[in-house]
Amino acid sequence: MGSESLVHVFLVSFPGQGHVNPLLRLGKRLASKGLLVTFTTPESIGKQMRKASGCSDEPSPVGDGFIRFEFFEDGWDEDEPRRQDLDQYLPQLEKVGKVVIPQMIRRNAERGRTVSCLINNPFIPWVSDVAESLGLPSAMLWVQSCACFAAYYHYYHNLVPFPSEEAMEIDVQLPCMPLLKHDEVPSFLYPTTPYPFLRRAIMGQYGNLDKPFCVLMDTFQELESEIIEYMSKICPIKTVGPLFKNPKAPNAVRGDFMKADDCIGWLDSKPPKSVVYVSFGSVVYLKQDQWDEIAFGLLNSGVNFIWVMKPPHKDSGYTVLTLPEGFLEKAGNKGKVVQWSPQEQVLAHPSVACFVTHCGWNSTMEALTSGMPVVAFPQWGDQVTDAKYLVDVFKVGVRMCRGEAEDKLITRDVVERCLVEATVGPKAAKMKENALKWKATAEAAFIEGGSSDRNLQAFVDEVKKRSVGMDHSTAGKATEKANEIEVEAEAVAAATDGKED
Ligand SMILES: O=c1ccn([C@@H]2O[C@H](COP(=O)(O)OP(=O)(O)O)[C@@H](O)[C@H]2O)c(=O)[nH]1
Ligand SMILES: O=C(/C=C/c1ccccc1)O[C@@H]1O[C@H](CO)[C@@H](O)[C@H](O)[C@H]1O
Repeated sequence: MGSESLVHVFLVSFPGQGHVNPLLRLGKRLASKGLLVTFTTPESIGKQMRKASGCSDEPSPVGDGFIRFEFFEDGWDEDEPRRQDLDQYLPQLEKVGKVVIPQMIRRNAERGRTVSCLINNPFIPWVSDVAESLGLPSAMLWVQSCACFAAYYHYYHNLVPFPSEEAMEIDVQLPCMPLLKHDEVPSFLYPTTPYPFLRRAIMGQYGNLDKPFCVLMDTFQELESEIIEYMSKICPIKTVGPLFKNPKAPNAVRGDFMKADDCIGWLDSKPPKSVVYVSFGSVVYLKQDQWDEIAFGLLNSGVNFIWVMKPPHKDSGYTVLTLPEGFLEKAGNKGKVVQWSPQEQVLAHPSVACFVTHCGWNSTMEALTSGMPVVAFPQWGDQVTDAKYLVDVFKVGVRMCRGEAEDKLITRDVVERCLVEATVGPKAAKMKENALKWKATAEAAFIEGGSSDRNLQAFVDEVKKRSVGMDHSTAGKATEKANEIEVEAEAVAAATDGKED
């Protein structure tokens, strides 16, 4: 069957690696169940994805369906530095996205690929408005834990007290969740967060929660059973994780922004469970003095290690981190420093003993699903909550720090102690045992007939059912709306021409 006769879903992603990965993984899952999937995000990232991962606008077969990429211009010059400032970039994306996404949908309909459903991830809540204005069904993929989803929900609706300027250090008790210390609450909710624009974006999603007919989540029933059950009574949640495992689709379609350095051959040369993998994800940058302490902690512990040292974006304002003098020589063949790693393969490698992680939700799910114990080094956002769960609830981790708000230098001795604790002795063995249990439970969730697979199938069936109702007149309505939006946008642009930068 050609791709054009398939039901078509249109995925719109916030341009961050931790958002593209889960949405693209969802896209591959949907494609493997027989849908045509178009994945879009701004061209500035599309350019990187094309170069690093070979993403193409031609449909690639995935299982019974297809996936293709179609990027959009965000209205700014190629090298616009304001893209690194989300306070400015998020409103720009919304302004442009509300015009260009309907245009893309109309063009697709004209080419015989009528869109039946729009799916977005958080930080770009206006996609639900676009869907509503076009009369299209929509869904949202929540890319963090259900625990964090619940925390934001209770904050948005003011259901329990959260840390505030008057009472900064209060603990937070949410239903069906362990007590969160003040610094274990997603840090975008602290009154002092340096990222208030991300709190606004997430709150925008909660303001729009009545629009998607389904909230998909990259978690699984058995991992967060009580809170999932609780929140499912309030929102139309479907857990579909871990999304990074896709039994039916090869890994060929990827969305990395940077090509991964090869380190698998090096890992092959190391004994089983002898390597510590260190990565702080795609966004977190530590300070130089902290970097130095980690470097000495790694050397002093004597472990083998792979350390991801990604270069900062030239407009990010971060200075390039350096390694202490003579570090690489001292580490010799015990250490490998890379700019970007093939993380899924690294976590699945038998030589890797543990993962020093910033606890982003993707890294958290990947670690749990790979049976990999962690050393938790959270910084902000959901990471501080994920660290709490990894250590105290899932019992697969040692805590190395409490987050950037604490503003505390973690010394080389603490680094060394945590590395030893996570790799040798009875505590390490117990954490590995627990991690392997989570791996087995995750596998049972995503294989055919498992809880996540059933939810995903039910979602696909619902999209197909709704698409049958979407006859030519509905598609025509979407086209008409897109035309109206375009005309309005042109009028606004003409009226404001020259008045804005
Ligand atoms: O060297 C690296 C570091 C990270 N990742 C991937 O980048 C994503 C990072 O997402 P996460 O939510 O963990 O953190 P974020 O980067 O969003 O802070 C995960 O899927 C990782 O597998 C990777 O492939 N190679
Ligand atoms: O991708 C981001 C945030 C990007 C950002 C923040 C501040 C300034 C510029 C860009 O967040 C990651 O999202 C993941 C999924 O929600 C989450 O699990 C990670 O912890 C975040 O780092």
